[in-house]
Amino acid sequence: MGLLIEGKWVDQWYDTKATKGKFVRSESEFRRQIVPCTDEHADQALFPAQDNRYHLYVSLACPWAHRTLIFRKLKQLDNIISVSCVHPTMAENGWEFNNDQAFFDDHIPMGDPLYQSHFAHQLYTRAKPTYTGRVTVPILWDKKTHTIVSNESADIIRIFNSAFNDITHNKLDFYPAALRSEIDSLNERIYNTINNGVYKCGFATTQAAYEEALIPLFSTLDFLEEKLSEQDYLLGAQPTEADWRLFTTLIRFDSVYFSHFKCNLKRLLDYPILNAYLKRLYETEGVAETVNFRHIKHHYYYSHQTINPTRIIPVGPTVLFNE
Ligand SMILES: N[C@@H](CCC(=O)N[C@@H](CS)C(=O)NCC(=O)O)C(=O)O
Repeated sequence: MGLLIEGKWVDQWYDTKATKGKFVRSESEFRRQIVPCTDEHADQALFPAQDNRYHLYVSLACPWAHRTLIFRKLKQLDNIISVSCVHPTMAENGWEFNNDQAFFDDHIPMGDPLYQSHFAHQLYTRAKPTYTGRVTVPILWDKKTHTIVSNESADIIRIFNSAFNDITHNKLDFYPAALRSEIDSLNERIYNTINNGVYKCGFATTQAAYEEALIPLFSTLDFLEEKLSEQDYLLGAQPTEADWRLFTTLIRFDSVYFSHFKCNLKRLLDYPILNAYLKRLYETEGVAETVNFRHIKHHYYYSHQTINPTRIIPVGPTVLFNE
């Protein structure tokens, strides 16, 4: 685990000293957009939507990258945007590419097919030789100009939601204009207390910082249990972006966050409505194939040595959903 400083890799765990033990996530640096090919300015755009021009680097363990894989699937971008994944161990060199057959996935190849890089940080310095900051996935890469379009999953899923519609003719809209303000406000609460909330619990280095994150996490889960008793999805009868952003945290909850990040007031299995909701999302066509528990469990329990020094990976849980 480390970061780049002026383009040089430095091995260093998150520093929580200055923030009284609290984990504070840094902002993503590359936040460029892809312009639909029918846009009147597409000719001059730095990044126009084009078939086979972009590559998505993900970790199958990472909930932020997982969002982008789900959108790539639901928006039928499989043949338009190529994809590959890092090895689930994130150690002293950060995310690595290698061809470890033990972690073979049926759908997503491992490695860097574009430059045969060994480490994800080499992609960042290729894009910006003086880059300073964390080296995170997902990375949406432009194969033509050899640079990062975006390393922010929230932006990448919006790009996937609409920028390639004229190429795929898939018009499913997970961020419909009429629901945007409601989606944005739910996203904000869910991001702060659940998506990032589990990390604030797990990476806290003081009791107070951990408890400060744990309470709102479970209040939001209680609130969502109530909300979903009246409707199938967060915004009504159809899934939106807000559901898929929530899904990638919920699917990891009992296997990882409950024990590894100490988010253990309840299991997700103890919430019958959230559990049925999670199953509904998981069973949506194409979604189950984006979930790889081998990568997920290995990554967290093996990589975070400050939290789990023995690197033992729990075998359970054996039950994912209550029927
Ligand atoms: N804001 C980013 C966050 C991505 C992120 O933090 N990814 C984690 C993996 S789950 C990562 O790559 N961490 C490496 C690090 O922090 O050094 C997004 O949503 O795209």
